[in-house]
Amino acid sequence: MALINEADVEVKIPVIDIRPVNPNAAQQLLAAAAGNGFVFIEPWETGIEQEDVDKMFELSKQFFASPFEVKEEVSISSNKAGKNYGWLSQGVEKLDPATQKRPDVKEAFNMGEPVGDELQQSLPRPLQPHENTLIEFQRKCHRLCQRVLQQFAVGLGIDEHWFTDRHDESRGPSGTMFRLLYYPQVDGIEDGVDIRAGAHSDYGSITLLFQQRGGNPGLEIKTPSGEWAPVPVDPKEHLVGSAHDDTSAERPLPILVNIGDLLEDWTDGLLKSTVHRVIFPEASSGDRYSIAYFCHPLDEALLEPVPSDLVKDHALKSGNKLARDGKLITAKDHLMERLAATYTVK
Ligand SMILES: O=C(O)CCC(=O)C(=O)O
Ligand SMILES: [Fe+2]
Repeated sequence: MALINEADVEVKIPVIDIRPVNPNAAQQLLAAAAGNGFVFIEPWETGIEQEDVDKMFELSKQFFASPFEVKEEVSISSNKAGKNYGWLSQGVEKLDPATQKRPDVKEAFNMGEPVGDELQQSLPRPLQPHENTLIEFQRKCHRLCQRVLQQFAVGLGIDEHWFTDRHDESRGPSGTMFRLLYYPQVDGIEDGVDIRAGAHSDYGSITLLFQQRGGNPGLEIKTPSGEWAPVPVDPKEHLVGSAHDDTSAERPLPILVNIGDLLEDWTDGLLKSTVHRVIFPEASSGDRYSIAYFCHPLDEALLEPVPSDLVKDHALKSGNKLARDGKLITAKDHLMERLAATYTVK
């Protein structure tokens, strides 16, 4: 199985401290977002503790290890769980329909944003006792996304609430999605055919991606030259055992953040929604678990250009037109277009 890139292309994904002690956080975040669109955030004071993340992985494993009948009860295709919510069995999603012969080798469980103190969907039996924990984790993710979006606004020199107002969950529904992912180790993988998650860019504003400490790698991003570069599970792994303070393998992992298509549209391409995929790593075998929080604007938000001089300058220099040739669509229209292209169930 030689699905890993042999060239071993290196890509620099910065690790940024977003606490107020770092006065350059906004500029650093913006530079990373305008670079390859992926950035690690130091976990300190993000509001998300490593034990919260560990708990999510524990629940995720419990769910995916459940019998088929238990998962089937909340299947996305049954629509019992609500639109686009619920369990996707292996074979349901193909993230790169133009080139993939077979669907992604993965399972997922999609949750919509909580409304008030409740989730909008039925939970599978093993997760039912943990509804509050799931809701609380999503709230923490949303707060962190809002902090990052505020920093982008500061970096872009616009009203610091420009993005956060348009992502204010209390003002209405959005396409925000919380997703547990399970990529099983399977036999008989066909080289060049099977992939864990096909090449795609994310649809929303920003995505938080949680990987497991010591977990299975495989995430790759596409570099501007078209090569695939691996994204580490732990960007500080090389420091373990060095004289550096922050070297314990037990320390909390930085949180990976990437830009989605909506934020790219909004900034006329200044911020980059980079194509990525998940492969079967050659060196390590085993299951991979990951957890994604796809933060979206409110459904009714218009994808108009952001009123920033940096964005205007970029549009002029790059020759980009206003998003979609000046035809403004809402965040919801945009999401519907994307979902229609990648699900094999309607
Ligand atoms: O599992 C991963 O590492 C990435 C998942 C992903 O890119 C996605 O679901 O959009
Ligand atoms: Fe993704």
